[in-house]
Amino acid sequence: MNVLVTGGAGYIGSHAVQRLLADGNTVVVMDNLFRGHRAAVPAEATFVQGDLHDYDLIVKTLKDHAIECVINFAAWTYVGESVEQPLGYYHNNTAGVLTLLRAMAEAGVNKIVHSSTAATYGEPDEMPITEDTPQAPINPYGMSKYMVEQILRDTANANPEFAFACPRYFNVAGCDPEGRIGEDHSPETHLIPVLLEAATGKREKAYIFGTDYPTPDGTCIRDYVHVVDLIDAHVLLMNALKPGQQLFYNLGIGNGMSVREIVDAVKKVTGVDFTVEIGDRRAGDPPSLYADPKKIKEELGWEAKITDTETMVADAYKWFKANPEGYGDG
Ligand SMILES: O=c1ccn([C@@H]2O[C@H](COP(=O)(O)OP(=O)(O)O[C@H]3O[C@H](CO)[C@@H](O)[C@H](O)[C@H]3O)[C@@H](O)[C@H]2O)c(=O)[nH]1
Repeated sequence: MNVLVTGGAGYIGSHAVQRLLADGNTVVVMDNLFRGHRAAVPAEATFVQGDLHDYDLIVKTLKDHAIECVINFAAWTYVGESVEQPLGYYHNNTAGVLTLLRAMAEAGVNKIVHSSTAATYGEPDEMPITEDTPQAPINPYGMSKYMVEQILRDTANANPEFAFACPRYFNVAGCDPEGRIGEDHSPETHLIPVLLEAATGKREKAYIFGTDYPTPDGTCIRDYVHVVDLIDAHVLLMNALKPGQQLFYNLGIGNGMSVREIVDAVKKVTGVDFTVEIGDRRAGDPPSLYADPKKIKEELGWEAKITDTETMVADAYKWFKANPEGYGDG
């Protein structure tokens, strides 16, 4: 298939590009390189530098490459930042996708897999989270993604040829097991890479944000899903989508790990007993979030193959060790 991957130079997008190429698809990557990462785009993919606000460039790219499906990963993704800069989040994550969808309509492209998030659920009362759990985002990041889900529904309702899938991610972790591409955010705030920075001396110590949560060990619980499994689900969704379909699926392993358990896994995998201090709770962190991933298993046969946290950490560590400065400016 001819696929346009928007945000294809980022952590998750670059793993999708790698897999799509390995499967024999023709891949065009569009990315604004806001966070660098040009080196994450393989030579076999066509690269177009640009962003979701450039309507003319998207229409031209879709037409020039006879694109059949778009997979969109382009987004701003820091919950805390979204509270401080809501307009940036609505501009990029909502208005940007609106422009992408208008360009798709102009070019006659009717298929999209769009990254959504567990943050659209807010702080549900009951775990695990099913796709029917009411969505009530508690921050602009979650709301910016929730709004796109609604725009996609309305677009599909108006055009029977249009089809979309919204995978709702839980905590994406790990990297390419062969260590060719990795996870590099700037600034880094995600738990596993932060702990790897502490283990490799890139930061002096790490903090656990709160040990007084109503969980068995007092630290927050999240559902960590390996990026390779996550991308496997995207490929399934892309290939399964039929005109008129509107698909929503949770992507998680269905099990929660506490922050302390992740700290232990990183210490074990790296063999380094780095310093971890107890810090205050981070604003906006729900105590516990994990998925019920039954729906996608029953309907499409997907389930996470890698459920062991140490494997996720070991895969992340491989690239991290070989690339201590991340992608740098490249
Ligand atoms: O230095 C750190 C960093 C994180 N944490 C904790 O670790 C857990 C995981 O945090 P993080 O890796 O930042 O992920 P989340 O905040 O859970 O957010 C992820 O998962 C959300 C959906 O669940 C997505 O919306 C976000 O984009 C994605 O980053 C949380 O309890 C944090 O409080 C620490 O204790 N210390």
